[in-house]
Amino acid sequence: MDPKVLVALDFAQQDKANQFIQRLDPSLCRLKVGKEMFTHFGPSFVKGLIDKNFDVFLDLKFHDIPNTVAKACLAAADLGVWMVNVHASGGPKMMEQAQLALQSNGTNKPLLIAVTVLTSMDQQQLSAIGINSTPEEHVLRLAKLTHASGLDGVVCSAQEASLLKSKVAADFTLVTPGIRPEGSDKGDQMRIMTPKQAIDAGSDYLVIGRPITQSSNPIQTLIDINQSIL
Ligand SMILES: O=c1ccn([C@@H]2O[C@H](COP(=O)(O)O)[C@@H](O)[C@H]2O)c(=O)[nH]1
Repeated sequence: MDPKVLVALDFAQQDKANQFIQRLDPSLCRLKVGKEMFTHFGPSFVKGLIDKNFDVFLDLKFHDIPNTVAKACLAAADLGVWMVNVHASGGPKMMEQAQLALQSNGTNKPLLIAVTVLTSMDQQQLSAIGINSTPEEHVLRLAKLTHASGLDGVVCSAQEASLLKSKVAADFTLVTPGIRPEGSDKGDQMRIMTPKQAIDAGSDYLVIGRPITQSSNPIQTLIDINQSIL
């Protein structure tokens, strides 16, 4: 059992999230808790999901001085999450210290991955923050840095997946948001692919939020997506 879909639980109300989770099963998907739900409902919400046997990706994208980020990753490990992340732009010292802290912490080490370029960003958004490379070039640069820092993988868009599998490492875990099934609303995502295109390109895990959670039949939508990537 290795579900590829990580459902982004971006609900503002816990009862809405619970209604959805009650109808789920850990064989159908893993769950991602991000800044919105963690800020509203905190560690107890995450622990509740783990108690229901879900693998949880804690998507808090830590970005701070190395000591602070390492301690935050240890706190995530204490919760029992399956995966946690930092921003690669925090630099190699920050990433190395976080991975070392997790490795020295014992057996239940979560996967540690780093965000490269947010999937909501395109060339224009990158230029606006002073980066004059293409998204592909900048993702590749940050993914190489992440790999050299000893982390387990990166968050990137599926549009960069085949490039990273060939130029970084075939066993480097690629977690890709910006997944949009045919006909679904793009919203604020800029670098998108369908679930099948993403898996074919080399994505290991697909982060999917609104196309599932805002669907009129979320469970059937999830089942259909799983079917499309068999
Ligand atoms: O580059 C990134 C990093 C994280 N995300 C997160 O993934 C989900 C995507 O949700 P959708 O509703 O499918 O757009 C969301 O929680 C983001 O915070 C991302 O989209 N891109």
